[in-house]
Amino acid sequence: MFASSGLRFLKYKPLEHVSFRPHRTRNDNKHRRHRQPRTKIKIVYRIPTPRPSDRPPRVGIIGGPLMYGQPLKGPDTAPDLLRSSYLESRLKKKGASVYDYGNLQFETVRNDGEFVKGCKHSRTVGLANSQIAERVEMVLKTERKVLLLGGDHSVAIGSIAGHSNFSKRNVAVIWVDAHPDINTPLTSLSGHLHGMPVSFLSREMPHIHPKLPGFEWLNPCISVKNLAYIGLRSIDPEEQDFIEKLNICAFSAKDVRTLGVDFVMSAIMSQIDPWDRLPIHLSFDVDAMDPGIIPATGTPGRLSVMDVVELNPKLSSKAESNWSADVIVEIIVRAFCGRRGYHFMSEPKEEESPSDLYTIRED
Ligand SMILES: NC(=[NH2+])NCCC[C@H](N)C(=O)O
Repeated sequence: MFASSGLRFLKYKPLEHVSFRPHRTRNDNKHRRHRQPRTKIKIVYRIPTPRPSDRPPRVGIIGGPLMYGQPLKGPDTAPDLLRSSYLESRLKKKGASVYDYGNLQFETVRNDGEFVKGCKHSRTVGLANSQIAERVEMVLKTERKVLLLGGDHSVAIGSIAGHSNFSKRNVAVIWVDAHPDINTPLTSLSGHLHGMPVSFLSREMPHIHPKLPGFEWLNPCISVKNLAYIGLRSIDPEEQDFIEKLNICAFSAKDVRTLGVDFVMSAIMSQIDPWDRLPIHLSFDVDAMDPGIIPATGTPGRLSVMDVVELNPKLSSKAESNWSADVIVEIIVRAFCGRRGYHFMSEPKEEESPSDLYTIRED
């Protein structure tokens, strides 16, 4: 039995002994002139593409000084305060290529202060967010990551909408905030839109959501399956219901302190993006800030948009707000250039334009 199968095997020559040269006869030379010219084989050397985490990030900064999603004056001055804390040069020092697109100019719609279907300033906030969505999408098209400087947290509506318009697939959202911001216009007690962005954006919620004037352009574009909260401290009762019914992944500030940010981040990522495939949107409300909760240190390299919102320099002394801005800039730098993302390579050249340097997509 062995002998017969061995014989059968021997009929086939091992591949390295097979010659691929066509069998020639002497007569072949006679027809030489009519033979096809030999095709030249080009040798292409494959340059290894660096892994996302090895490339210097290209970051586009957008200022979104919107304050009508909440009742106080001040968040509109935050983008410039953050810039004055050497945001750009600190990112560049870590090797990032940075281009600042400046602040968006928002229009204040007249007679928009009254409650309309449970919301205040819905036309102004809706219009501003449509501008933000367009700008975020435009910057992502230039193959840059986006850093959106708010503004109050309602800017996340435009930012996430622009991000998912660009990526044309699900986006994983990490919402770092003391509040879940999942009220609908019907459940919100304050009527302020900065407490509602998640319900505007989630595909699971439109049936409990009235269409608001100013938001006609918006389609729900994320799934709560790809959403996680970190740092929750203050949740309205109806919001608690939504989180439980929709089974949203949520870690409180206390959880992060006891479990550690690394554990929390890996639990979140395996829940909201188990195949490590989705682009990541980090929406960072500074009211979650606590030395124990620096999510930026655990953000994977696929981070493609980060919002930084709700910094209000008018609520504290100049020294205090400068200190806060300094800490926030550090968090931003770690998020884009931190240990899970890109590591220091070399200082980029001074010249910076939207189409410069690298053309490789980073996700
Ligand atoms: N991003 C924030 N700071 N949100 C605060 C929201 C507070 C409250 N839950 C509300 O809906 O009005």
